[in-house]
Amino acid sequence: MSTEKTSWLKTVIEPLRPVMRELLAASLFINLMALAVPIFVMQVYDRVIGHNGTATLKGLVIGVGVLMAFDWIIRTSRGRIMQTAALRIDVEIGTKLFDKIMHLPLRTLESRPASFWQTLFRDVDSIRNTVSGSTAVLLTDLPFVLIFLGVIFIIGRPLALVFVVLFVAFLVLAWRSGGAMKESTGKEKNVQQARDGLVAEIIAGRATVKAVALDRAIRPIWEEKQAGAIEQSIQRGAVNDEYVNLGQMLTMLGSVALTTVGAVFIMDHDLTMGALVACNMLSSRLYGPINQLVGAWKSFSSFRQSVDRLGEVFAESEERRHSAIERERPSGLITLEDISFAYDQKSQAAASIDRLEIHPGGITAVLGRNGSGKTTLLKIILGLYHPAKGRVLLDGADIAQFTRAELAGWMGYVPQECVLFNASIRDNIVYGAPGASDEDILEAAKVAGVHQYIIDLPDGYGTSIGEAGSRLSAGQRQRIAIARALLGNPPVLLLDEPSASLDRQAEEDLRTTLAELGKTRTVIIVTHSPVLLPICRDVVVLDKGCVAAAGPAAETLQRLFGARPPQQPPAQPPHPQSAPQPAPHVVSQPAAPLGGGVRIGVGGVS
Ligand SMILES: Nc1ncnc2c1ncn2[C@@H]1O[C@H](COP(=O)(O)OP(=O)(O)OP(=O)(O)O)[C@@H](O)[C@H]1O
Repeated sequence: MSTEKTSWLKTVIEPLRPVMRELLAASLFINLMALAVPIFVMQVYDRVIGHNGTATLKGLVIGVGVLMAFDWIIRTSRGRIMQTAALRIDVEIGTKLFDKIMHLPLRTLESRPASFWQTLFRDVDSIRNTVSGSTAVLLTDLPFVLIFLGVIFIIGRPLALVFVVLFVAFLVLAWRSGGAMKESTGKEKNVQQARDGLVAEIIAGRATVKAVALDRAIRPIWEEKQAGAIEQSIQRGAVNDEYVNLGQMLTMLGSVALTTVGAVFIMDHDLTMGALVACNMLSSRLYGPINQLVGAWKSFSSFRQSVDRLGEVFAESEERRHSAIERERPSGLITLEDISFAYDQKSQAAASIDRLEIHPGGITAVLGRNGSGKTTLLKIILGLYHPAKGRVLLDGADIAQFTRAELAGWMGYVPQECVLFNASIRDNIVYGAPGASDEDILEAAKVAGVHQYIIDLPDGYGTSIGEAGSRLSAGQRQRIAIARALLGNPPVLLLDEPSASLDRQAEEDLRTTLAELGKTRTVIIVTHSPVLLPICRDVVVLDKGCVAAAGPAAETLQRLFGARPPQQPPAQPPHPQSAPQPAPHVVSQPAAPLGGGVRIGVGGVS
């Protein structure tokens, strides 16, 4: 476990030092109590039997009875202390993890499968269970085996050598099993994660799986992953069994060796019968914890892996949590300067833009073929993707200095796939601007054209929409997402294919709404809709992540289509190079205003 990955745990555990001291004190007492029974037995053998010591026996029974009552009380207290500590650790790590995930950049979240992020919360459970369960008791008991070793040296000195040899043998076994278990548990976890990832994907796409009867194709993949998980689990079990059996054999061997050597010493009158019986009892207290270590490596390994995995995530760089400067609500002037963004180092840039300026007070349409980078561009403007080079300015201020919450408040976003949560309609709308009044929610829903539908429902705005909004149609989900984006009256609105799931009437309503909003705000829409395009003041045409053309909608579309911009343009604008009159000269004008509100600089033209 590298220190970098574990240092976070130290900061969580540090405040629990006083609790740990209490825990160690309780463990010390419990382990001292454990000496009571062997010493009692030794006294009975050596002082009561054969000496008719009934009075001594009574005294011993009362003494050991009182100690056992104390032992019970301390054990119960230790259990409570551990539960409290575990609860604090659970709350602390759970909150830290949630906050961390919420502040990770979108690309970091996208770089790993959903199952990985779910595993992290199970890691918190694993840490809590280890810290509060039998493994922790074992760990706190471990240092006290030295007490037993010391007592054995006092009461059964002739047997000391046997104990030392057995002690070392148990330690070697525990150490070897630790290495073997770490490796097999790691492999098991990896294959389980791969299988869980597949299951998560199947469940997320269950409608498609059913409709296309994908089960036939998926079954062999699942079977392979499931078989891999079973095989690794069996292998891990076999390794575990091997060491546990070795431990048990060593325990029996120790007992035989101890009794044999003890018998020889008793016959030579170097050891009493009581001392041999007591040493035998103490041997189980001595080897017990070390032997248990062999079986407990699975939870140790899981614990270590969980700590490492969480450590890796906690070490990831995160988005800004506090704003560098306080600023007023912006007016909505967006400038992109010298932007270059690629999804990964090997792939080509998904966005490469020298300069683009979008002014408030008009709607800008973003056009381009599938995969030309429209959604990527919106996410860069929103600050969801951080470009490797260049910057995005909002009213002249680099958006990198603002927090996600501030940017979300200034820029409303309707994504291509509208994701809603398993909550009421009201909650789903208000997520866009926590603290919004009921009037604001009603207004946003009316503007988004979903109010009438909602009030017709038996529970109105309180209607629960099911997992990911599954009880709503795609169009209804889209309208609620639009209402969510409008709430809080953001100066910038970005909508990705906002009418893709809307019927004609709803689309026309949306056109009226956007036309109104666009008078005072910066509205950017990715659309090819013949209903929405005519209200756009400007267009930006993308090709392979670069701006192929930009300027006033009428002129630019005319150039691209070789005629007046159609009232109902085709769903996909032609590739600029294949258009009858390509417009590279427009984009090559050095940062000159192109009329309307869009300005564009040199470069970025394919
Ligand atoms: N998460 C991702 N990881 C890697 N590559 C991606 C990712 N998302 C998009 N891309 C790639 O980036 C390019 C631009 O994708 P983007 O989604 O921005 O295109 P688009 O113009 O919005 O497409 P569409 O019209 O189909 O919605 C595509 O080549 C795509 O393969």
